[in-house]
Formats: sequence, structure tokens, C-alpha cells
Amino acid sequence: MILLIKNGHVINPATETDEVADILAEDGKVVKMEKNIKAKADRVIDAKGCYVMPGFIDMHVHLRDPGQEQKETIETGCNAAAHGGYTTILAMPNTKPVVDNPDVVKYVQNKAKTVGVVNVLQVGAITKGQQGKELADIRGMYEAGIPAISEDGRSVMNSELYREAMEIAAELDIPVLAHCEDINLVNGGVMNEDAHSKELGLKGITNSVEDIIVARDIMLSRDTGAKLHLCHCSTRDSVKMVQHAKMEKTKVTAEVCPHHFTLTSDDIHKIEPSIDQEKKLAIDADADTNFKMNPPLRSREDVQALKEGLRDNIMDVISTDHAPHTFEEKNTSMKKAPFGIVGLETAACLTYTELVLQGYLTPMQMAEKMSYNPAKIVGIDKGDIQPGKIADIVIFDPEKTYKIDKTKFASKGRNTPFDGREVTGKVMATIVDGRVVYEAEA
Ligand SMILES: NC(=O)N[C@@H](CC(=O)O)C(=O)O
Ligand SMILES: [Zn+2]
Ligand SMILES: [Zn+2]
Repeated sequence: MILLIKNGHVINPATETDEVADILAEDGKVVKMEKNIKAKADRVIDAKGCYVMPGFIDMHVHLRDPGQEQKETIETGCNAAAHGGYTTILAMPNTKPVVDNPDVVKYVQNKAKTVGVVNVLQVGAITKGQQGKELADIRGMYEAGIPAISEDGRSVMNSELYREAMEIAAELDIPVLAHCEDINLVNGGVMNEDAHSKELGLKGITNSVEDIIVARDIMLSRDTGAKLHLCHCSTRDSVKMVQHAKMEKTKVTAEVCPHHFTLTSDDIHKIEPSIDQEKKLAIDADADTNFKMNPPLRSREDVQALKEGLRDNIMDVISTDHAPHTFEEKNTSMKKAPFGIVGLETAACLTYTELVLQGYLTPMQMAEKMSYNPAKIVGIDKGDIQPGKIADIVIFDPEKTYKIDKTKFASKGRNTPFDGREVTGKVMATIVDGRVVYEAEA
């Protein structure tokens, strides 16, 4: 299979390429990148006016398989990834059962291979069943191919046990993807603790719920030498602590999710209880549960700090924390609904609209944070398009303006706060191993 991408504006951080060029891919690899390539190809794509970037790599996805296929399957999740411009995704282990042994790792790997759309790297849990009591078979899962360990969904509250896991991660040279949340301090909170939570009569989640564990994890990374990657950072103090830790040469990296740099808790509005006529369901809702995620939407000051942290390269990665849930689960109340929103199909346009067009990021930084940096952190030979490298590529049109339409999602999850939002920037094609796995309608 020979693929020729013509006239695209290539943005490749690894080589600092920022120019119009053609790309020729053969048998899954890039073989040539230069102007005016004349070659016979099975497939020619005209990318005029589009950015051609290394395929996006999402360090934070919930595929829900095994056990919760009503929310998402490996197939629908991988298709959602392809729609979003992603060529590789890391799947979090908080499934049912939890991915805490090599057999479950292999189950996901095999299924993803059968689906054959994007690369799926299954992350291993830190403790058995994510119970926080005893360590999972980290070495066994490493042999099976996990790129990282994570207890995402909760924090390992026992610092000594966590330290042991970090020592193993340091020895295996794999990063620890840290969900930072002091479980006791959350105390049933469902949204940011502020004037809005008071007005809605809902229990709040303070910034310190995150900050305390971010501080602890940085200290433990320093003590053990483990690579620490902070998931879904939401507070201004997280940014400050990451900055400080980097100055001290601690091996810490950090990610921010689009919802945390796009929305604030001001966007959570009171809604009156009603009946869904179509589904004949009572909605006892107090606010739109599509605005409920963990960590919660924070204040304007926090959002500003996250944007500046991304701009100043303190924050390394933009990940989605794609967390699909069913309509029935979300069609409840802020108290009852599960935390989480889908993100794979809205991340690129939100990043472009909110950060690139607003002057926080250059297109080069967008490619760094959505592809090149994740590849470096995970330690995979991806996120780089140049001769000899795997042809994982995204073609992104920075001119297209449209409204996000959740009914068009490939994901089973429709739980997004961004439905109907006007955005600029559209994924036009996603290429994995030189194969076109997604193409937008013209
Ligand atoms: N982020 C969320 O709100 N939810 C995630 C768990 C997590 O990422 O912590 C989920 O699995 O649903
Ligand atoms: Zn988490
Ligand atoms: Zn998550």
C-alpha cells in the first residue's frame, strides 16, 4: 500500500518541520517527505490548506471493556479515537474486572488487534482490584506489555504501598500515571466548592483534594526516582507544583484535559426537575450532569493558570480522559450521576479553538502536547513523521468552523457538555500504519 499526502502544511516537532511538503508512505512507514513528490500511489490525499501532524496520542482513555460494554466497547472507543485524530491511545485499567494481571492485559490487546483501527496500549492497575490493599502483578503485566501503571479513578491512599509501586515502576522504567485525589477529603463532593455549589446546595470538592496528593506524589517520585505523570490537572497550585518540581529536576510531567481549560464552574447552571417526554423518565436533576467530572470544573483563576501552564510548557500533555457513561446513568442528578465526560471526538477542535486561536499555543505546541510529548513520556517510537518512522498521521483543517454534534459521535457515550458548541478546526483524516482509518465527509 502506497499513500501519498500532497500539499499539506507539515508540523513535526521532532524535526521542527513547519512547512508545506508532500509525504509518501509505503508499507506503513514514511519513506519520503519533501516538496512535489512525484510517485505512483494507491491512494493520494490532497491536504492543501490542512495541517499534517503526527497522529495524536491520548494518554488517558476509558474503553470500559471488559465489563461495561454498555458504555463503550473497544471497537466503538477505537472508532471514536480515529474520528478524533488519534492513532494511539492508552486505556485506563478501571474496568470490570480491573486490569491487574497479565490475562486481562492480553484480553484487551487481542481485542484491539482484532478491531485493528488504532493502537491501544493497555495500562496496568497499581493494586489488586484497585482496592488499595496489595500490589497488582506489575511485573507480570510489564512482561505482557503495559506501558505504564495507574490507579486512575482513585488514588492509592496508602503512601507506603504506593512508594513500593513507584520503586517497581522506576526499576522497570515505566511512568506512573497519577490520579490525584485525597479520597477522605472529597467527602461526597460532586462539583467545585464555590459560590455555585452553595447556590445549588451541592457538596463541594476543594482544590486541596487534588493539591495534597500532587504534592505527595511529587515527593515520592523524588524519593524513588520513578517517572510521575500527573493526570487531569485542574488547579492553579498543581501547575505551580509541577513548575517547582521541574526546576528541582524531579521526573514529573503533567496533562490537562480540554474541559478543564475550556469550561469553569460558572458554566454549571441550575435546571428544574422535569420529565423527558420521549423516554418518559423523570429528571430530578439539579444541573446538567454532563458538567460533572472528576476532577471538577474549577474557577476562572484555575483555568487561566492551566492555559498559561500549557503555553509556558510547564504542562506537557493534552489528554482527553474520555469517560463514556450511559444516558440512563447521566440522566439522574449531580449527586447520583457518575463522574466523567467523553472527549476523544472533541479534543482537537477544542484545543485549536481555545488555545491555538486564542494565542496560547502555536500549532507546533499543539502537535507536541497531543502527540510528540505523550510518545516521549510513554517511551514509544511514535509522534514523529519523517522517513523511516511509522506513518501514523492526522490531517487537520484549521479553517473549518462548525457546531459539535453529539449524535454524530462514533463513541457510544453522548455525555458531553460541548454539544452544539461552535468550534474551528476539523480532523479530516486519520492514518494508522499508512492506512486511512478515518476520513471526514467532504
Ligand atoms: N474522570 C472521570 O470523571 N471519570 C473517570 C475516572 C477518572 O478519570 O478518574 C471514569 O472512569 O469515569
Ligand atoms: Zn482520574
Ligand atoms: Zn480517567
